Amino acid sequence: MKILIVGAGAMGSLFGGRLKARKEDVFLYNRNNPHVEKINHSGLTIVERDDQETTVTLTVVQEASKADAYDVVLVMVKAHATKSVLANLQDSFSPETLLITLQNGLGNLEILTELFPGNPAVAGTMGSGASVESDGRILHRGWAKNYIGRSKDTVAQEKLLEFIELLNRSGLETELAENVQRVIWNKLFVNVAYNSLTALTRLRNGDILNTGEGQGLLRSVVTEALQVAKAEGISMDTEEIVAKCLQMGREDIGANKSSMLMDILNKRKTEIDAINGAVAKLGKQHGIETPYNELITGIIKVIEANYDLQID
Ligand SMILES: NC(=O)C1=CN([C@@H]2O[C@H](COP(=O)(O)OP(=O)(O)OC[C@H]3O[C@@H](n4cnc5c(N)ncnc54)[C@H](OP(=O)(O)O)[C@@H]3O)[C@@H](O)[C@H]2O)C=CC1
Ligand SMILES: CC(C)(CO)C(=O)C(=O)O
Repeated sequence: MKILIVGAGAMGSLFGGRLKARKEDVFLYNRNNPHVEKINHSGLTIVERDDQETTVTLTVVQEASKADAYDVVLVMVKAHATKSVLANLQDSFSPETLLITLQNGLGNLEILTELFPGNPAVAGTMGSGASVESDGRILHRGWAKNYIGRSKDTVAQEKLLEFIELLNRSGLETELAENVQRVIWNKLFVNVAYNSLTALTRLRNGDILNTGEGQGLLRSVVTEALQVAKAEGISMDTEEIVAKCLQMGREDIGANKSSMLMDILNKRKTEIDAINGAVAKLGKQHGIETPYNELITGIIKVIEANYDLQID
C-alpha cells in the first residue's frame, strides 16, 4: 500500500516515521523548511516514551502526481491550511485514492469532500500526541487510541482496514469507529479543554490540572461544548466526559505540549476557529450561551494577530 502524508509537522512525522520504521511505502508531503531539509538529509528522529530514540530514513516530497499512484492520503496539516495545501494536489490523485483526515476540530471531512468530490474520504481522531522539538526531531508524548470512521465505498473500506492494520503494526493503536461523529466530539471536548488553556498559560497539558482554577476552567469550557453537542444530536454525560478529560490530562496526554501551544510558541496561526471557536459559533446558532469558549477564542485571536507587538 502506497501512502502519502500531507503535512510533515509533529503528527505527520510521527505517523510517517512509525510506518517507515516498519518498512511501509510511505512519503511525506510538505513545502520545504528546515525540519523538512533535516529529515531529507539526516532522517527523522523520534524520541519515545522511555526517551529511547529511533532515527528513520524518510522522504519528504514537494510534488505529487497521479503517476505516484497513492492508495491512501492522510491529511496532517493544521485545519486552516487544508484548503490551500490540498488545492495544489487537486490533480495528483486517482479517483480511487482514499483520503483520511484525523485533524482536530470540526469541519475537516467537509473540506476534503468539497475539494475531492469524486474520492472516498473518511474522518477520525488521534489520541497520539507529538511535538517538533527541533528540526528533524520529534517527541512522541501522547499514547491514547486513534479512531477512523467507516467508508461507504466497499473498495475504500477494504483499503481502510488494511491501513488501520498497518498503523497498529507500527505501534499506533487505531480502531475503526462505528459512530465517528461521537468520536469527533469526544476528541473536541479534550481539545477545547487542553489546546486553548495550554496555549494561554504556556503549560504542558497535565499542568493545567495543578490548580483548582485550571480544573475549574476545564470543566467550564467542556460543559459548554457538551451543551452544544447535545443540540447537535450528540448527547453525553457531563460528569463522565469531564472525568475522562481529567484522566487523559493526568495520564495519556499529560506530558505533551499541545499543538496549539506549539503554534503560539512559534508565533503561528492556531486552530482556535475549528475548536473553541466552532463551539461558540454553533452555540450561537442553537441559542446556547458559551461565554468561556467565546472569551478564550477572542483572546487567542488577539494574541495571534499581534505576535509582532508582543512584549517579551
Ligand atoms: N501535535 C499533537 O500532539 C496533535 C495534533 N493533532 C492535530 O493534527 C494536525 C496536525 O498537527 P501538528 O502535526 O501538531 O501540526 P504542525 O504545525 O506540527 O505541522 C503542520 C505541518 O503542515 C505544514 N504546512 C504546509 N503548508 C502549510 C500551510 N500553507 N500553512 C500551514 N502549514 C502548512 C507545516 O509546514 P510549515 O512549517 O512549512 O508551515 C507543518 O509541517 C492538527 O489538526 C492538530 O490539531 C491531533 C492530535 C495531537
Ligand atoms: C490531545 C491533545 C491536546 C494532545 O496534546 C491534542 O490533540 C493536541 O495537542 O492537539
